[in-house]
Amino acid sequence: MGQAFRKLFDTFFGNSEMRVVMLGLDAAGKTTILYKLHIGEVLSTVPTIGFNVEKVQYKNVIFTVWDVGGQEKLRPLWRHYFNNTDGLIYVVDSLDRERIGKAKAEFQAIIRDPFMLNAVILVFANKQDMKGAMSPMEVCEGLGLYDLKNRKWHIQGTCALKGNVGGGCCWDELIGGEREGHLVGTRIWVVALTTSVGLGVEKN
Ligand SMILES: Nc1nc2c(ncn2[C@@H]2O[C@H](COP(=O)(O)OP(=O)(O)OP(=O)(O)O)[C@@H](O)[C@H]2O)c(=O)[nH]1
Ligand SMILES: [Mg+2]
Repeated sequence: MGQAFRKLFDTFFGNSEMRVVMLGLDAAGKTTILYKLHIGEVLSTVPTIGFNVEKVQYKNVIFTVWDVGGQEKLRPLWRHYFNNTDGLIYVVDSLDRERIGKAKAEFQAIIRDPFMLNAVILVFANKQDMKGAMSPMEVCEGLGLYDLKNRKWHIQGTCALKGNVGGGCCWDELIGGEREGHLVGTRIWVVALTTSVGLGVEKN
């Protein structure tokens, strides 16, 4: 009941809150991105044991972003963060070609979890500043994004350290933008979580 009232209140004042979980293998750059999203600065990080959580506001949308440690022994804990999640940010170390298969397996397990079936998906192909990094398209293929049916996703090349971006592509390009209505939610994501903090630029 409280929750329902809150939603009504927020709708009335034009606010909305979104819960976002940020996952990815260890050292992908999640915590670096979280700090960049939250305070706009690069802070030095240590491997996350447990989680970090920050609120990031963009216009009238407040994102609560959970950044969960990605070490192998911590990954079984990820599923505890899935409930009530509106969006997934999946961060990939684009230099780590050896583990792209592992990154794919973990990614596919997350998005197939019953609690995550409605979550929109934003993938950051991070560390684009590194020579030899996979392009966002390669990461896209590596994760099996092209094969996803009925999911809203966007992939964006990023460099969390410098705050600039490479190319990106979006699920709607595959279906010719037919589902324009459904796209709006995804656009909000990309704009709010990338452009506003200088991490990325929405295409189009
Ligand atoms: N060159 C480069 N290094 C980056 C980038 N993003 C993050 N890093 C570095 O990658 C290392 C790991 O970054 P973290 O943000 O701690 O990684 P994480 O995904 O939070 O790792 P866990 O907490 O273990 O899951 C740090 O040394 C960062 O400075 C980037 O875009 N380019
Ligand atoms: Mg971390």
